[in-house]
Amino acid sequence: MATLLITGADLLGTGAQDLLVEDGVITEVGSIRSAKGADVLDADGLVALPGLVDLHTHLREPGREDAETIASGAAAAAVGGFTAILAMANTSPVTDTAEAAERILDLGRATGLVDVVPVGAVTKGLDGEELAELGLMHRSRAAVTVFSDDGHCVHNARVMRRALEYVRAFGGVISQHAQDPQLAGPNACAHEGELSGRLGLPGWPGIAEESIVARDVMLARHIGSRVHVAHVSTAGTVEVIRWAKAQGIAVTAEVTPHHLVLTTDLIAGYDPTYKVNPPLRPQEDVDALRAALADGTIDAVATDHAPHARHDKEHAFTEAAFGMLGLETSLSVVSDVMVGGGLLDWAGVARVMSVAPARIAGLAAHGQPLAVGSPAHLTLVDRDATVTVDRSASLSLSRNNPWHGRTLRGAVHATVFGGRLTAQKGAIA
Ligand SMILES: NC(=O)N[C@@H](CC(=O)O)C(=O)O
Ligand SMILES: [Zn+2]
Ligand SMILES: [Zn+2]
Repeated sequence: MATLLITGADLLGTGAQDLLVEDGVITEVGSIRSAKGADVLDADGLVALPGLVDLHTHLREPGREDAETIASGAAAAAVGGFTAILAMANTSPVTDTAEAAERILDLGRATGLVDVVPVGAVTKGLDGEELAELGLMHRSRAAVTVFSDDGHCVHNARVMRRALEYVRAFGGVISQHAQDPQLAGPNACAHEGELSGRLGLPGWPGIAEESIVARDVMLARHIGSRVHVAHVSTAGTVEVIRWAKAQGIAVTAEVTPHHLVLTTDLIAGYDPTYKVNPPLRPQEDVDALRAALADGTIDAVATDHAPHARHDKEHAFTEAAFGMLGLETSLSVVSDVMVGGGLLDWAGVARVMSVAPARIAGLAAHGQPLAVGSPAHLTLVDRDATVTVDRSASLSLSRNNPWHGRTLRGAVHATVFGGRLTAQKGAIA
């Protein structure tokens, strides 16, 4: 296998260093004059982070390969700085069996770009009633440890209790899409407030998220199991999680880049680009989410990359599909708002975009310090580069990009996966 010499990367804390990578492993760190036969990657002035890990990606294969395939999503991930992504189970068919999970694992491996880690469904067909083959999925080659009905809430408390009991045996975790279906029905599509009333859009109140999270942390405490809260969107949910962590309850949480920046007023023109689940919230919530990410109440950033074909997204607001792209822009958004805003330093970015998500998903090869003996998964960031997002330049097959036209400071320069350069400057290497 090829040898790679990365020169002059800022390893945060130890300053500029050279890294030698052989057979996918970091074998030397320091001042390395030369390495025979090595490809050289000049990282002068770039920050080196452990490869980014996304806890929440929607690839649309199998079933909707017109919107995204595992290969196109993996390419978008590599360009976005990721070396591992968790593929949500709401495909068609649903990832609710060991065979389905192994198939996603194998299609991911074939890309050679990023570890594609299947998330298993909690219930068969995401029906919310009957538990899927959680144990078989865990014991399969795919070794599934994260389970989610994402897109749907596991709203039946008895089913959620059983799922938490089941995964406790092997240290698994349930990632909950928290949305009480009575408080926010299937048509709910806008933050419930003065604006949703004026626009005549069915409201999705924060309490529909907060009440499920409150219930779930109590179930996790009762059972002694782990629960993860997907895409936290409100200040009230932050309060519940802060309280639960203070009690020692095993709860973790993620926030999306879009909920850290975009606010509900963007939907005033009924542009379906801004239709997402959970909905964009007011500035007070955005501020609380930023503070919670900075202080560790929210553990991780997760993209909730949700590609949709034009004919599903370009509709009247109430008819359009929920979701927005995120893989290629997330590092720049986090850099711009959290580093630029003085809320996180780069070690903090490493924590919320690599170390914590790898730990939550149980990915031992990811989120490791960039030191001798670690797997060579790393992301090189140009902290001063400014990028103006162009949705037509995306490697995703979809174009529902809410960042189009925005200028952000900080960009992924290159991604190294298993010792191999996978992406550089927005293109596959
Ligand atoms: N986030 C979204 O708006 N949509 C997701 C489902 C989900 O994450 O709930 C999707 O699969 O399209
Ligand atoms: Zn969801
Ligand atoms: Zn999702």
